[in-house]
Amino acid sequence: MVSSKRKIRSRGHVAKYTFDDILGKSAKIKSAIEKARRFGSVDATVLIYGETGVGKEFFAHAIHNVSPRKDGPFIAVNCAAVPENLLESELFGYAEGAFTGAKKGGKRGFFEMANQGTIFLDEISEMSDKLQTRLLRVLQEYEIMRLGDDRLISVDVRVIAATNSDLRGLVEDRLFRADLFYRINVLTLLVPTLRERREDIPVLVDHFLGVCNQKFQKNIKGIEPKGIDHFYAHDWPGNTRELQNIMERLVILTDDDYISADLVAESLIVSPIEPHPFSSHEPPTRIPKPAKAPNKSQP
Ligand SMILES: Nc1ncnc2c1ncn2[C@@H]1O[C@H](COP(=O)(O)OP(=O)(O)OP(=O)(O)O)[C@@H](O)[C@H]1O
Repeated sequence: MVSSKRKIRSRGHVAKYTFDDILGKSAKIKSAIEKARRFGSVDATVLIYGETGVGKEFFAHAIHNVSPRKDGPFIAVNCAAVPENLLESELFGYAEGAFTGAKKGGKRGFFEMANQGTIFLDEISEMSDKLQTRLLRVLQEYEIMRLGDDRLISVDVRVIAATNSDLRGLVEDRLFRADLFYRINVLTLLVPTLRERREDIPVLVDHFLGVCNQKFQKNIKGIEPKGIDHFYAHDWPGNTRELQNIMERLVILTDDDYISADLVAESLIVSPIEPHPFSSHEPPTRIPKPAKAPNKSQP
């Protein structure tokens, strides 16, 4: 089960995951699932908060899949993964001749491609001020204009956004548009961290063990009990993704029936998480701080 989010868009424009794929029996994850299910039936913008690797994209897929738009496209865009000028043309498309090398006949952007479906804007805090302004217009008018074009095109799209930043704090620091924040901060969901729901660790371990056994053609039966203790004691800054990566490493390195506690301890200490290639834990700095009267400009 490898997330497709490192690509600009989801493969095939289909939301693969449902609420059944979101594992865990803890009260925290159950309450997040229950809340997210309710969002399925309401056709409003959703903002998903949560640390890196908690499963925000999983939740976005699942919400789309219980919504009336479930037979429509699901387009996932990682706003931090693409340079600003490219992101603009990817999101809004372009007209023929819009720039050197623009395709004959122009190109549809993700908003047009997501028509009658859902667009998932991951790491929305990384959007430039200019793109935030354009997004606000889409959310107000449900119309887009391709780059280099002067025609408005109507789009019927539901936006689900996600962030691992404190968006309200970024607004206070004038690093995110207040008007956009209030427009998207309607239905909010906080996905709990793994350390807040440690009781879910065994079910996740079993799941990833099965996946990795299959992937690497092994038949490992489990982890020594002391190894599970190490898992419980760990802080999991990379959350479920970190657990997934560590299970992969443990399965690769184990040739016995059981993964040894020492190997678990070593894996957790030596290299606890894979670097997150596109997320920055630094506050975004590329949106200039206005001298006065911030966030008042009209889109
Ligand atoms: N509750 C869960 N049950 C099963 N797998 C999960 C769960 N939560 C996360 N995962 C796994 O963790 C990986 C990361 O999930 P996802 O990409 O949805 O996290 P994210 O919060 O969107 O991360 P980021 O903030 O880095 O974009 C997924 O590939 C998935 O395998």
